Amino acid sequence: MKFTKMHGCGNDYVYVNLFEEQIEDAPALSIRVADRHFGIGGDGLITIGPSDKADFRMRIYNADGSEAEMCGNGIRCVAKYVYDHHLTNQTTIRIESGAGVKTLDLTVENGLVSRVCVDMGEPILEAEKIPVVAEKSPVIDEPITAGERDWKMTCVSMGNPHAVLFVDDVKTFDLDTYGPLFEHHKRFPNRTNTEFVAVHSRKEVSMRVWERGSAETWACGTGACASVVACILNGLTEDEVLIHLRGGDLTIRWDRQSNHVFMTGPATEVFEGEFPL
Ligand SMILES: N[C@H](CCC[C@H](N)C(=O)O)C(=O)O
Repeated sequence: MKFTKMHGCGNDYVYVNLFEEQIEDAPALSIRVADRHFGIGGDGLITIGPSDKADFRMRIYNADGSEAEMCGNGIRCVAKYVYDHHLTNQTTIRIESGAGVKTLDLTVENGLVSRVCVDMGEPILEAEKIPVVAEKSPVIDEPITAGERDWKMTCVSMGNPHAVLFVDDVKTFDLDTYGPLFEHHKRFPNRTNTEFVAVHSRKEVSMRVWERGSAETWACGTGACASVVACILNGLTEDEVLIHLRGGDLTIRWDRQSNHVFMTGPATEVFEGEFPL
């Protein structure tokens, strides 16, 4: 099977073009290809195929084989793939995801996509739609106990669930201990992605993320959107924020007129290869 290895801010996936390849069991294949010792290595598998609702359809599978509704870094890479590999010559494209159809604007330099702006749609704040078990809805700066510690969290869905917590220093934060405790916390019926955010100013933050189904990743596009929405809901930043992730930077803007969140960032193709099925 031919594949393309791509990443968005270091959040790396194995991409398979379903116009050319056939996949029998995507969850099982995701577990195999994601393995960084016995496989290709990555945070999971993303497939690119036809859609009857948009120009293309993307599906994303985490490293544990679970399918997610949406992937922000992934959809930027899908856009780069379809333009650079001549599946389209348009610089505004629509991609169907598990979180609905998203519209993307491509920046092309020397004939290749360098940056992508994604209209990520509206953030979802109702507790039962995250889903999260909570007394109040929306869940903004609400208590949760994990690892015998009391925390305050803000929950946002971008089609997939996110719990956002504020910490003083992301570099020294013990993500390996607390990430899994939130991912599998009983208050998240579908598990959750968890973002730990340090606010530097009203325009700049840093974030590390423990992803549902993939452990720590070096960036999370939907998580970056959820983090900025949480910052704004808590009165900590303006509507447009530069967010520093382990693998790079994203610019996130929550347009309050349209209530849509816009994410702008890079997309990179690393190599192509063949994988034995
Ligand atoms: N682990 C996520 C899917 C990948 C999201 C992330 N990589 C992004 O860039 O948005 C979930 O299970 O909801």
